Amino acid sequence: MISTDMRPVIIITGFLGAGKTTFLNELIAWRKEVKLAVIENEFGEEGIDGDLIISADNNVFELSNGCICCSLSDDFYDLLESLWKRKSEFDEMVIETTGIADPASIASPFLTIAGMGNYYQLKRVICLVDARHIERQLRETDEARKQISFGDILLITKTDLVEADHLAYLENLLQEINPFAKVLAGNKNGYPLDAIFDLERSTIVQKRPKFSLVPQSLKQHQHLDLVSLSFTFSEPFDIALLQHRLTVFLNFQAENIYRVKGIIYAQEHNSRVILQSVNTDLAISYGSDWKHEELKQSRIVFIGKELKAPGFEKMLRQCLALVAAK
Ligand SMILES: Nc1nc2c(ncn2[C@@H]2O[C@H](COP(=O)(O)OP(=O)(O)OP(=O)(O)O)[C@@H](O)[C@H]2O)c(=O)[nH]1
Repeated sequence: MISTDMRPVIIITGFLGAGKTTFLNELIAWRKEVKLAVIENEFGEEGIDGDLIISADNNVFELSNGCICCSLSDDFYDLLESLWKRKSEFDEMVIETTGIADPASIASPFLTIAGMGNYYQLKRVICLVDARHIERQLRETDEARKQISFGDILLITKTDLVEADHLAYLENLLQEINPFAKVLAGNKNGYPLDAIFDLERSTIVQKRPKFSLVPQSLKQHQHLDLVSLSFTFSEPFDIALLQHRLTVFLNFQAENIYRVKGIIYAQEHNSRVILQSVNTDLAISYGSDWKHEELKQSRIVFIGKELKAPGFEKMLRQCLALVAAK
């Protein structure tokens, strides 16, 4: 059961200069009826971003002891714990990561620690995407790839600086790379905040993407060496086996796999099982029940570098309940 004291958490990520602080200030102004605790993750000794936050009263907490995702960091746990004691001072928490953070590491305590949902619940990871520079960032950095792979909402920013057709191209590209995310766009003169707050990660995962009617199909998208593999299966999975095999895969291919996310039709459960990688861990949660008349299908997406579909498909097939029982 979720405690009524639970505090929702939003993570804002995105590459260096993507517009995170600009967006955060807009968000704070827009949500002025809500008391926000803002955690600023600074890189380097002297944090400055905290000073750029204009209107969160004194509820800005800086973690400038290196990047939380690298040092992760007793400091972060300590901060979460001490903020919980002061929970009467805020309604929601917003964490702005550094531009080179791996958001999976920052999300990790919320997704992998049992019972954390009674205290803090991760509602959405918003990844800001610089309309002008994202293609270069994707070409040159693992960090930008990881951020886009982990975002629930990919918010293209600085749209005032690009042509409409380039924006449409980017929207399509991002959706292909991360088919589970919701892609939105805005700039400092206006962000789609209503749409953003209508979305929660649990519902985004369940609603998107559209299922293919072709069973056991594979949809593959490649951009440079960045590959997104989406598998659809109609037969139920042996979920314990799938969990085990995916964890092994994640550990052996940690360098290459940025993200695994799946809505699984599992033999053992009436509800959708939602799997997602958090670095090399696999977090499991349960979605809504399958309806009687509904077409039950699993959809699993792998995002990574130079991923080869046949190996993944073979591993997945071995975890189908009928195959595993033989
Ligand atoms: N034209 C334009 N400029 C923007 C927009 N959003 C942010 N900027 C500018 O982009 C620069 C970087 O914005 P920030 O909000 O500081 O970006 P950030 O992601 O917090 O940056 P780091 O913390 O250094 O990673 C600033 O000069 C902003 O004024 C936008 O929508 N349009």
